[in-house]
Amino acid sequence: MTVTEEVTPTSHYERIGGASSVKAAVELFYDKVLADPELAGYFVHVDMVEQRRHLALMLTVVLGGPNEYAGRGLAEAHQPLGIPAAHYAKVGEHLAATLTELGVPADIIGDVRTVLGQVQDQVVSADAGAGA
Ligand code: HEM
Repeated sequence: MTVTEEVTPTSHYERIGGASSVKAAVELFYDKVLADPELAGYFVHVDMVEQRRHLALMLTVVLGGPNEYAGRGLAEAHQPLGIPAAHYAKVGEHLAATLTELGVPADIIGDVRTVLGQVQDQVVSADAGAGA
């Protein structure tokens, strides 16, 4: 083992099994988000491939995996959608429930919640009101 390997913490993304585990989580997360009548509407005009891509990118980013996404920034992509804080929180709960169901360790889920808190201001619309 090299010094680098000793001091470089394994990312959550690697700990849960990398891309194949993220793919499995995406399937479950996708079902939950689209089955939620308050959230499904955001994705009506987004095609299936793009929806899954969105969820995979979102999961990878919050799990500290490689950020291979080279598109628009989070704020640019989400501010026009007018997402209120309440809807953001619901997506976060679906994500936490997905990871719990898949047996992801609690410390990882705790860190996912922390990241969700950190990027909230970029995704939630400043003018979406208190969020109903
Ligand atoms: C941490 C939270 C989130 C992350 C990291 C994230 C990430 C992303 C990324 C990378 C894209 C692609 C942007 C592009 O292709 O230009 C995207 C698009 C999108 N996101 Fe999110 N997202 C998050 C939360 C949400 C929430 C809470 C909703 C809805 C309630 C949402 C709905 C959408 C929709 C509808 C699009 C497509 C927008 C379009 O094509 O114009 N996202 N998101």
